[in-house]
Amino acid sequence: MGPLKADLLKKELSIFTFSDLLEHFPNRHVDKTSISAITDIHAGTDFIQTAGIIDNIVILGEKRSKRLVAQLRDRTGTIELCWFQGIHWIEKNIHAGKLYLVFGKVAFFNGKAQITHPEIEPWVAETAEGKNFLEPVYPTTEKLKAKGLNGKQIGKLTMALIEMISPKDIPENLPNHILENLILLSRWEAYCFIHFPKNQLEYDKALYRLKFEEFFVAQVKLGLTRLRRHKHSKGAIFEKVGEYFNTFYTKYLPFELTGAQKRVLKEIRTDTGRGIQMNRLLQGDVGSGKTIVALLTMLLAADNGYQSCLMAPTEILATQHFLGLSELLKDMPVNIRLLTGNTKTAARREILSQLAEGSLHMVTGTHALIEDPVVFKNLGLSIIDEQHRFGVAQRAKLWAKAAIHPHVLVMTATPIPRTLAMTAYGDLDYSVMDELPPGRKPITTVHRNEMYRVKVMDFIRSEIDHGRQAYIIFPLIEESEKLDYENLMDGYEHVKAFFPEPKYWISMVHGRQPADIKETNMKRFVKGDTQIMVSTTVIEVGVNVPNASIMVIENAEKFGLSQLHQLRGRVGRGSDKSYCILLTGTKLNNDARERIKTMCSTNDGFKIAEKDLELRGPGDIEGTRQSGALNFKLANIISDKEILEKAKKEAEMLLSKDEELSSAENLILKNYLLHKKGKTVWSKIS
Ligand SMILES: Nc1ncnc2c1ncn2[C@@H]1O[C@H](COP(=O)(O)OP(=O)(O)OP(=O)(O)O)[C@@H](O)[C@H]1O
Repeated sequence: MGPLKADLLKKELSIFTFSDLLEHFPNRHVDKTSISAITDIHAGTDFIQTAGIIDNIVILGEKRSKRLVAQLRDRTGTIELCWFQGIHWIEKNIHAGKLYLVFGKVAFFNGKAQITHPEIEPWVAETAEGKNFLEPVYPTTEKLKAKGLNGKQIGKLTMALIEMISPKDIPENLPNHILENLILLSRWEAYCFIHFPKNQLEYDKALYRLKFEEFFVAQVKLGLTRLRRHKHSKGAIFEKVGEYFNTFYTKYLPFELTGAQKRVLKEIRTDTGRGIQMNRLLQGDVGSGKTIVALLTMLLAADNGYQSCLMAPTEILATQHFLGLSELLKDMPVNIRLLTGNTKTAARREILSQLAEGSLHMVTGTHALIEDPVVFKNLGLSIIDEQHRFGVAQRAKLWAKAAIHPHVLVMTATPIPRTLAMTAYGDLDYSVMDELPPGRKPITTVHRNEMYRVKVMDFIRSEIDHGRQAYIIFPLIEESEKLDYENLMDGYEHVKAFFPEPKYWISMVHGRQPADIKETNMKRFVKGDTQIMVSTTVIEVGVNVPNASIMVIENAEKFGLSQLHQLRGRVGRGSDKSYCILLTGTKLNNDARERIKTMCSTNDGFKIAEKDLELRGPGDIEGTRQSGALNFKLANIISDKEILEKAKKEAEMLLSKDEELSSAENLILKNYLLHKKGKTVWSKIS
């Protein structure tokens, strides 16, 4: 290939090396032996490959609706082909009366079938017979096509490359027993057949092998990271359950723990008792009772002479945690304080000195906790509420505050889909709390459009008149803060008109308010002085007002699923029957409709998390974008769930038997990790 074309390949497709070319996988394959008859096209037909004679090539319309239309005719019928772009090229290159092979997506207009922008090529008899493999179709770009590097040319290059190399150029990296047990193709075969399979089965096998390899290698790397931590990160040993824990547990714990809470505590006890730093992700559904698990772990730390801290992402939440924990601990000899950006100088000085001399057992707070002047005497445990908002760097900063790494317990606000937990967070151990405390009544969720607003307000009124409280939430779309604000103010005026003072009182909380105003408004609602809370999503996480039994979410179509679930979790926390009303416009797109439908059909955060992942795709889930853990070329954590499960199981089995990868059979994998991607992991381990 000449330098010009080579340059284009680099620029357009990032193909720099032979291996880049080998990993430029085809989108699909053309099986020239399977051609559908035009008459077989029916209302449910999706993609089709067909062949026939082109006829009636005409250009219709003006400007943006300008298009080239042609008829494709076979022995059974006719279908319309249509192009809006590249009209001149098509006009020059297709000829009436000639035979063509066509592939594309079928759409129906006024009951007539049509293929827009089909792939089209002359149908030459030899192509069908001369080759003994399915023809690959490669992704390419318009620029490359214009320079003669269409998908076919890329196929020719790839073919030339595969003919040039031999199995030793693509050595195996999976241990033999895995290849045998799972009946996988060898690596070399997989690369050949993913490009040029003889039939669909061969292609499927190649694809499976390569997807498995991607997941497996990633799982081994995550497993090694976990093992490395277990081996090398010493943690405080919480060996005894003492006075603090026992007194609280027997005298002051206000309820019986749920089975899930007990199980998680046991996992935490095992983790913290063996001298290795704990790094655990605690996933619990909204309202599953994570706070008490956090408190019991902090008491365990205190029993063993260690300090602990609980960090929350916002001032409101940190304060709420502080108030909640202080209330629970009010009859215990435990010293707990709150440290945030707003803590007054004198109090701050006192807290800092108590932390340094060790007389403060527990501290809750915000980012202020990881500011430089904060020095702990012996921090043994950090609990982080809501991992999305604290980056890895911030966590590391907290570790630096102790001679040995403090145990870290990260609590998520909503569940993470299982496959995501296995990949993006796979280096953490994780616990799941999938059980709600007894006596919770499921929240009834309904969807209403704007036309029902008055009825919705009447309903709120009747609930308030029975002593309950209500949230009315407005969306916050970052791009247009001003519009959001106006929207919220409009909404507030509306609500006020329905609920006039002095019979009713309304709190309003939004991001533009100074912290103290926000807090006062919040407190009035928590105390029950106001019956309605009009707010943007600042109340999203963790707010606990058990008497609030109604939540109205305005413009619910603008929220993501996990956010809706998190918001809804603010009600249903007391003993009253609770309601969540999703108000939307009258026109909804398919995704929004699906989200609303999901919310109305289930209260299960784990199911909602799966649906969220399915609708948004892994790349869009908050906090995972930069993690790199999801950069798979072929595999997809949603559609290839089963392969992922299998790869994880195999990786765990392998590491449990040979964590140094030193057996003769595993050396090929070790070498692969060393010389390819896993270098950092290995160089630190051995
Ligand atoms: N085992 C239990 N039995 C009864 N009530 C419980 C139990 N555990 C927790 N609770 C109560 O359930 C409510 C929710 O608990 P908590 O605030 O810890 O939930 P959470 O998991 O942090 O949820 P969120 O993320 O929604 O705030 C609290 O009022 C708490 O007192």
